Amino acid sequence: MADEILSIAQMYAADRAAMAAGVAGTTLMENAGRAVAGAIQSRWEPCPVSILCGPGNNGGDGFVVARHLAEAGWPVRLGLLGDAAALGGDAGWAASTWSGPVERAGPELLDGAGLVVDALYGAGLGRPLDGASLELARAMADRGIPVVAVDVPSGLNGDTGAVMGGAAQADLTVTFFRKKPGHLLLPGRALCGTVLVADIGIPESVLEGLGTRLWENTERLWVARYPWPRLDGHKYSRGHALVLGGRVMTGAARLAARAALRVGAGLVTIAADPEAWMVYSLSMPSVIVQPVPDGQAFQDLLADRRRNAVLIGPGAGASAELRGQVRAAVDAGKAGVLDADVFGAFSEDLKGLAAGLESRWLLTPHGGEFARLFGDIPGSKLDQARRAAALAGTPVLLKGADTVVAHPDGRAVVNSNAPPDLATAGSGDTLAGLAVGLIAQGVDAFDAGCMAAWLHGELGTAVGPGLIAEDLAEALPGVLRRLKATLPDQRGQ
Ligand SMILES: NC(=O)C1=CN([C@@H]2O[C@H](COP(=O)(O)OP(=O)(O)OC[C@H]3O[C@@H](n4cnc5c(N)ncnc54)[C@H](OP(=O)(O)O)[C@@H]3O)[C@@H](O)[C@H]2O)[C@@H](O)CC1
Ligand SMILES: Nc1ncnc2c1ncn2[C@@H]1O[C@H](COP(=O)(O)OP(=O)(O)O)[C@@H](O)[C@H]1O
Ligand SMILES: [K+]
Repeated sequence: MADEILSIAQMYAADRAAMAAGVAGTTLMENAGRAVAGAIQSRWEPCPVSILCGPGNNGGDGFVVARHLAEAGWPVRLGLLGDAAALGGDAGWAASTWSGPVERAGPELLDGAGLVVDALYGAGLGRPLDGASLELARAMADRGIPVVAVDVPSGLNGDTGAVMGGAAQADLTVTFFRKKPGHLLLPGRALCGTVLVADIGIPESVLEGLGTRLWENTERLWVARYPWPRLDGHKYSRGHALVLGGRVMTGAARLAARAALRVGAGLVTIAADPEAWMVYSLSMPSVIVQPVPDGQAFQDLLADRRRNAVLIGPGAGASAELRGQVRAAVDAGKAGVLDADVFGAFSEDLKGLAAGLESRWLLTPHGGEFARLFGDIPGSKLDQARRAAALAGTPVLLKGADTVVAHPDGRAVVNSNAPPDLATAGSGDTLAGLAVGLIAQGVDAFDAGCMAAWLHGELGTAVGPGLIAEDLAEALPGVLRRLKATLPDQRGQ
């Protein structure tokens, strides 16, 4: 599986392990530079190319790119930040293999270029760009010339996706062995353009020693555990999701309930405020609607063991009553999803929410809701989601274009397939419904978060521009059919 994401420390460890296994550093650098040159040749017609090289190994890669493109007949200009004589190690070797002129790297090197290769700094940048580096990043950003970034657009922090001082917008980024968090977390992902991962000769076996706990969220991670309907199954064996429906914002629970049914829950019940009972009843024939006039009525619904997964939050209204309903569901030993108004109801009372969640519940906040519950956790989005999951004692799905799902045990995924069309009212309610529908079918909360985020992204892409939340659940049959077609053997399903 090539979906592991490596921290910068892990990437350096992979380099060292490869060298310890007998792969020379110069071989890795040669392979890296050749891969970048190959990617350029397969995407652009020969044109004048300016290669900006930094003082470290990223610059070393730039020298290799220059040699390969020049050998292929491309007009190449190479500019170096600093002194060629100061280049050491593998970068010194790479520079020695370049027989063309070495100019000073300044904005004037971009004059007349049809393409720029950004080989200033790699993903492990230790401090913000300033001086000549920053001037070059700005020149690349301003000129409108296509940029190919080696490893990352220089200035991007590979661990966090943050911009340090400045960074150019790349059209293509070629990185090595595995992606780094900064290729997937915003704003990094947007600055990378298309990301290619090149094999540079690091043996796959080094992964074992790295202790990887982070993956890009692809279906490969969990499709073997996807709860397809079974020939010997029936509606009760497919789980029964209970969705708490609010009094005023009835659309949220209706969208969630529909998504839960579409994703395969055998039954879905909406626990409805009596004043809104009619709205719920008339809108969805396949959903059971039970009026819930008081706390006892909700407890009675929870008492049925077959109602195994509960969704609380969408359209519920943040109130003391809602806090009681959450506690009742958690204390009843259910699994499920806590979303939306739950985070307001428990704002700054994480302890009150976290008791007893025990990795059975998925929390699905957007950034604002996250801050309401968890306050100001420092670090990247990935750090924040991981810390929050540890504090809550249960998986947290932190939403956005770069949704992160984190488990208290340190596992995490970054989702990368969600189009911006999903940024519309009710889209998050649908996500919560997908997750609770999967949990009803026996999927654990972390897997359900990963599956739901991925399905949500595919649904967004399937519907495309013009999407409204109502469309999402309706697109599920097509997306699930395509997912199922990837399975090797469907007999007995
Ligand atoms: N075998 C391998 O290792 C392989 C590595 N590969 C390639 O190596 C790249 C990583 O190389 P790297 O570790 O040398 O880092 P890189 O970013 O090139 O430069 C660090 C230098 O820059 C300097 N510097 C830093 N920040 C600065 C700033 N803001 N402003 C100014 N200066 C700054 C810093 O100075 P210092 O902070 O030490 O003073 C140091 O001298 C990786 O991205 C990939 O492309 C591939 O070939 C595959 C095999
Ligand atoms: N720019 C974006 N690109 C991709 N997905 C996005 C973007 N903005 C928001 N989303 C997704 O849309 C959904 C919005 O959820 P949320 O804010 O809870 O909306 P609502 O409460 O109206 O349902 C989340 O799944 C989020 O990840
Ligand atoms: K770079």
